[in-house]
Amino acid sequence: MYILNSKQIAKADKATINTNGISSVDLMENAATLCFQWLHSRLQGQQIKIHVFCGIGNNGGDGLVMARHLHQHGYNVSCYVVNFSDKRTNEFLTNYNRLKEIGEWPEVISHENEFPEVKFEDIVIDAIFGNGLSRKPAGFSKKLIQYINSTKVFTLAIDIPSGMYSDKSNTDSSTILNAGHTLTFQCPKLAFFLPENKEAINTWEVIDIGLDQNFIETLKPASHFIGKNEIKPLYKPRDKWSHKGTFGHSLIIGGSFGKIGAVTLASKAALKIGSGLVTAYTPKCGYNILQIAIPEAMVEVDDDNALKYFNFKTKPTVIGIGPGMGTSEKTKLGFEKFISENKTPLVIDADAINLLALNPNLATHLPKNSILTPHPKELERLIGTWKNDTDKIKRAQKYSKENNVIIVIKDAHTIVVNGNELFVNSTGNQALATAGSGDVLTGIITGLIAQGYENLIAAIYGVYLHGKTADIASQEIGFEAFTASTILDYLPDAILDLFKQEQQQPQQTEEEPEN
Ligand SMILES: NC(=O)C1=CN([C@@H]2O[C@H](COP(=O)(O)OP(=O)(O)OC[C@H]3O[C@@H](n4cnc5c(N)ncnc54)[C@H](O)[C@@H]3O)[C@@H](O)[C@H]2O)[C@@H](O)CC1
Ligand SMILES: [K+]
Repeated sequence: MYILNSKQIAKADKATINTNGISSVDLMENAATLCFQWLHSRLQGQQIKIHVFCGIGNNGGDGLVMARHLHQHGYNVSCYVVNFSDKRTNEFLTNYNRLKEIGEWPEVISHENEFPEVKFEDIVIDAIFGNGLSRKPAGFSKKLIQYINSTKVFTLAIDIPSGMYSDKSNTDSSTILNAGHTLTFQCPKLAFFLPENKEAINTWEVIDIGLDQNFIETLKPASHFIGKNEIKPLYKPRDKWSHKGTFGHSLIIGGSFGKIGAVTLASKAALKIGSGLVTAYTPKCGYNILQIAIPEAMVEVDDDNALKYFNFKTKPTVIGIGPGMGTSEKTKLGFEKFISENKTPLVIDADAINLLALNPNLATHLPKNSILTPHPKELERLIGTWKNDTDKIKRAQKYSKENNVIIVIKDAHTIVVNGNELFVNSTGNQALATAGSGDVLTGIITGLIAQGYENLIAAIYGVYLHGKTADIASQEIGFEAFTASTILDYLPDAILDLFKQEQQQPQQTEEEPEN
């Protein structure tokens, strides 16, 4: 699914109105009616107090439509116009009049003295600012947002929590409404995936308002939200006549005294995702550990307790490098020599990223489309300190373009960056916040490339499967008991899940009246 930016959404709105013969008011009516139905199906007429706060633009227009439907269905509703400007959009005015026609006059709020009392047990519908936000809320609209937040009331945000930009940072979180749930139109917004918005965005879902898909395609959106529909077609079926050589040879380089586990996990992951052969290359101290821990893997060794020579004999299809490797001086020198001579595709993680960050020229030697998998601290070493989360993404895009590499920004919502393109992952949860889960990801991506998945696809697909193991496992074992090894245990479920049919909701049938 595409993630459109605010300009693309505005263009798609216009194009849909121009080419599909639907008026702007009708598009609003459809969109806001779907939001009303969402709430109505949950409340089933319950007399909970509902406050609908409407801005003066089209997001406010959505609020007015919802208020009308809520009134007409007998709900206990108060509707307010947050009067931060005297301007009104036509669609707002049309729906203002429609509300008046059914005898309901919204209250106009122009000052903080006019805020209504909102109680914790009420519901707030947030239709103050939407995609048209042009500057961060100030004055009494900022105070209103802060007041609503202070009540901790359940808030249903329409399109986007007010004060949040779709695709750029508002780092003053005190000017963003904290939404309990967001019904967003057409596509998720990039802002939903930025850690800086964690207070404001909770759960969300997309309401399909039927914008012109053909037109959206012409915009060639660069950002994508990656779910099962996107992943399933990437799967490569295995040929009956294939043999282990068909599925490539992964070499996992890493480890140091006390950190052989990292290489063990990455090597196991490469095997478990289907790499035909796996060799681990570690310091001598890792030899017995690896041979005992993974009978399926081959092992080559370097110096005693830390890597120095990087002179393996194996001729791998792909190399995953970095887990547990350390950054000692001898490892650093050996690594630099290795990188400047290596031509084999690379997946670069952990200390290999740290060493790369110490010597920026080294990145120019990386094979095209090498994959870097930094966690936030490693990323900061690589691209410098960012001002905010959109600056972080821009810096990562710049690094990716300058060095022709793919960056996997690991976080609650992992984002794969390929030049300007962004692929936001949909799977994973807090169970993955555990030692070694990154090592397993390195092994998975490496093992996918070994089997012939293109680098970018391996990164997107690997991140998805890695996260999916946590989604499946946490249903069965919760978050705490999930360890990096659990990712390996659940990889088969994550793969098989791609081919499971979604359960159809049973159709509700009206009961026949008794004769
Ligand atoms: N036909 C359409 O175009 C549709 C639009 N829809 C709704 O329309 C919204 C976008 O509407 P608009 O473009 O009118 O904009 P908004 O309603 O998001 O913005 C409100 C207005 O406030 C002004 N403004 C922005 N930031 C401000 C600030 N910090 N302080 C004071 N004023 C500020 C802007 O100039 C804008 O006119 C979407 O988010 C969605 O909710 C939906 O109804 C679907 C159909
Ligand atoms: K809103």
